[in-house]
Amino acid sequence: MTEEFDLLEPADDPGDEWEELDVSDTEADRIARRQDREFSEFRKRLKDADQFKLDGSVFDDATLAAIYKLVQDGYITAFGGPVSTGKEANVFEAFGEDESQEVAVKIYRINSSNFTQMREYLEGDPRFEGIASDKKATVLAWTRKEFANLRRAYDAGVRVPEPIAVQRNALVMELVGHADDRARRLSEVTVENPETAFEVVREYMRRLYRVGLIHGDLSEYNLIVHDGELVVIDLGQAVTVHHPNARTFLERDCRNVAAFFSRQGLEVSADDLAAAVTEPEPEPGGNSDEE
Ligand SMILES: Nc1ncnc2c1ncn2[C@@H]1O[C@H](COP(=O)(O)OP(=O)(O)OP(=O)(O)O)[C@@H](O)[C@H]1O
Repeated sequence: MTEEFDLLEPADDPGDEWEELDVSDTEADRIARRQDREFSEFRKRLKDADQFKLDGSVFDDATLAAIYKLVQDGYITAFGGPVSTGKEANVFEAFGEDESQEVAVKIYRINSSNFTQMREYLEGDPRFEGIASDKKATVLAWTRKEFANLRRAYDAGVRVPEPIAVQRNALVMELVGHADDRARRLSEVTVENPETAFEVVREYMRRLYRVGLIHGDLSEYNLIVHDGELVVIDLGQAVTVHHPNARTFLERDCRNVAAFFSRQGLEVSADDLAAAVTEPEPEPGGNSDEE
């Protein structure tokens, strides 16, 4: 598999050099020129790489600079092929710190066609108040939002790809599955045990809700399956429960999930699911029926 990956050689981090050197203007200029040159070589290599020829618009210079920074910081050491070209983003597989760590790099396109929709989810989210309304600011906030949502979900015990790093419109996270053994969407597999799968999804929704999050686009298309495990993905649009449309998003998620599992033969309803998700957690030490 290694040969499928283009190894990247980041420039040495000049951090120590800055401290050791008597940084006269001339020396600083020299380092800056070297960095410019290295970045320009890196940019050329990425632009020439076959896997990035899919959609030239992804790799504007600022995006390349973001990838360059992720490489310099050691989060990406080699790029593999594309995993998906979605509506808003391209996902690539890559090596993380070393070849034993496979990561997914999700790169949002600044010229996203869903820009207006992104605004609807961002406006009303207290974490992103005051974000400028231009496309670039919106997409960058969206990328940070997905990272923050993944982190919050991960910490709450929901099985999501572990978030690793974010830089501008590029997000690095755990790759679920392997380059040669891709994880499949729930919609693409035969569900062996729908009862258990439904209970797992309901528990994930409940855990998300307890930490104040609603996925907002949950369905069999944003649940992937690998090694018998269900993993929730695509948390960019997830909103906090304070969002003015939080209830509408929750109800839609419940309708999608209930509809999918009804087609698998279960008797489940969106209303019951919403009630289970929003049910308050029992008070610690509170009375239970057995007592
Ligand atoms: N961490 C990951 N590990 C493995 N595969 C992933 C990961 N993240 C995304 N994918 C794959 O990439 C696809 C697209 O990812 P995602 O849904 O996050 O992006 P998107 O641009 O919103 O896509 P879409 O427009 O299809 O909704 C997923 O269906 C999945 O197959």
